[in-house]
Amino acid sequence: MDSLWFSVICGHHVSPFTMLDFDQSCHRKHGFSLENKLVFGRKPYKQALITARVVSPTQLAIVPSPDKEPVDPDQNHVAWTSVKQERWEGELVVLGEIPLWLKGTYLRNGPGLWHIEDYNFRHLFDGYATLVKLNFEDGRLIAGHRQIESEAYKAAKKNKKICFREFSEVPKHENFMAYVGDLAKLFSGSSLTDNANTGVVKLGDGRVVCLTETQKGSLVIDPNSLETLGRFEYSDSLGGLIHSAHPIVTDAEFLTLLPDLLKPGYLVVRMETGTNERKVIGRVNCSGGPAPGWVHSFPVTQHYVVVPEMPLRYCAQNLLRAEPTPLYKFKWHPQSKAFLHVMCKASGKVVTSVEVPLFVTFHFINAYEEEDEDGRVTSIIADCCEHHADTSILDQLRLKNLRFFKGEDVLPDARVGRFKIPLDGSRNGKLEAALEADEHGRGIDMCSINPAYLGKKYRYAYACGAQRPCHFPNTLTKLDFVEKKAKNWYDEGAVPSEPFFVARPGATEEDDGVVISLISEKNGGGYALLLDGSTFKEIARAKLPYGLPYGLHGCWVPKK
Ligand SMILES: CC(=O)/C=C/C=C(C)/C=C/C1=C(C)CCCC1(C)C
Ligand SMILES: CC(/C=C/C=O)=C\C=C\C=O
Ligand SMILES: [Fe+2]
Repeated sequence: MDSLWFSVICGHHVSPFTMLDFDQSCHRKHGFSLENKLVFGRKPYKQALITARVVSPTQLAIVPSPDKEPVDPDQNHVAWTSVKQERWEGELVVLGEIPLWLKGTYLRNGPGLWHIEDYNFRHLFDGYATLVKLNFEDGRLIAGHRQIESEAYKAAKKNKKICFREFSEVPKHENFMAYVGDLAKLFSGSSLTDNANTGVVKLGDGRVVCLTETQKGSLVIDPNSLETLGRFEYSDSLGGLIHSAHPIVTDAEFLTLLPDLLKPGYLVVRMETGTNERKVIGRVNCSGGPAPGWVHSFPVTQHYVVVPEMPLRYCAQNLLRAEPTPLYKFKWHPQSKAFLHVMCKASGKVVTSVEVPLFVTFHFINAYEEEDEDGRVTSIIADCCEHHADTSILDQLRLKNLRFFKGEDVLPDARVGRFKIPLDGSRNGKLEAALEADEHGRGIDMCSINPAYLGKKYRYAYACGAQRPCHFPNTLTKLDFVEKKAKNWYDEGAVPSEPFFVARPGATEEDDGVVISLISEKNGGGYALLLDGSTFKEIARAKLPYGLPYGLHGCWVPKK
């Protein structure tokens, strides 16, 4: 097929399409076949941008398009293409060897469907959740995927349009009164999405919950069938509409942060395993700015919760807007400064709040306490995937940018940002790279660690790095914070998802285990990949029947 993209006005939509999308959408609406359109597609418009106005099923007029960027369909990577079908399950042929001790299910969540009918969503984070499973037993691998049946997804399918406020998408209003009504619903939270497309966690009692940044988007799923079982109802009366997308989950508890947009601050809350009731550990008031900083994630040590206050803050005005702003629901406030607050888990007291250099992060990796020779905690180290205080990564995650890779090196640099928070009453904390960023190609995000080292001094982390030139993290990298070295895995044109570490039962070494990732290939294919946690060499791979869209975060559900 020619390298040709169209901006198409068919009376029912105005949006950029590949020939294939164009064909599918027009076929549904108007009953055309692709051959009809190739008549004009072969004209010398290759690589050019055109608008085709569909006058009648057989008559096509072409006019130059005013503002759409040309995109090469060869670059239409499966990672950024909506999942092919609602669900699939089957056994995969394994090349290499799956360790026999690996018994259980790896689950991965992510936004895998980015259109409703002919309307294409704008941002990676807008997509309706696609859950993927890899079930390992006796060296065999059964895989599957299924759409999460959130209210937002069901309503969009039924009404053939977006019905709830997503990360960047807002339902289109028929008239001004409908817009005003929607604003009222925003305050009650009823217009917010429950599209649980960010992560998935296994609670200590075995329940498996898919999560996003809205509290209502906490949905219980069955890890075997991937069926959506219903909403996870928080039984307390803490209220609030949003929370951190990444709670800290152990067998004993679920810890999270509830940002308070009215009186800028955060509630640190704890839900004991087996309950649905969150209880307040304590409250942190913001040290700067008109609103709390975005808390996509946060770290803990053994005794403390670290509450980050990024200068990228929630923004009430932007929440109300119908059209996305460059920073979506957030605003960059460099003058408001950046802070880290440390709360004692046992007492709920804020033991220190320090100003730190400006930073931007989605993901904290881990944190731990440093002690003096008498065993007194002197400081806290907190590591994150840090984007050099540059918010442009949010824009880079727009689908338009992800779907357009012309070989230029456009991925903004990132590093492992290591914060040092003194507990001696000093007012400032430090931020430095934990290792030379060139070790991982100056790209870093989507991290995991050995969960036994949560909150403790640790040596290794696994993440996605960069082999440049690239426009998205395209390697798997194992970071060694002692040697300050990285081991990198790369497959040309492939988009790997978060490397997820699973420890070997009984292991004594931190990196004794496997690393699981799902790879979306440039030829449209995809495979599950297993690397050895220690050598970081491939031990097994298994081809999927078709490539899957990119996914975000995963969890491990061991076989009972
Ligand atoms: C997929 C991912 O990593 C993040 C998703 C974030 C979402 C869905 C955020 C949604 C929000 C709203 C719909 C309104 C309130 C603010 C905010 C939490 C950003
Ligand atoms: C995929 C991503 C960042 C990549 C940057 O290099 C962030 C995802 C955040 C949500 O979970
Ligand atoms: Fe995340």
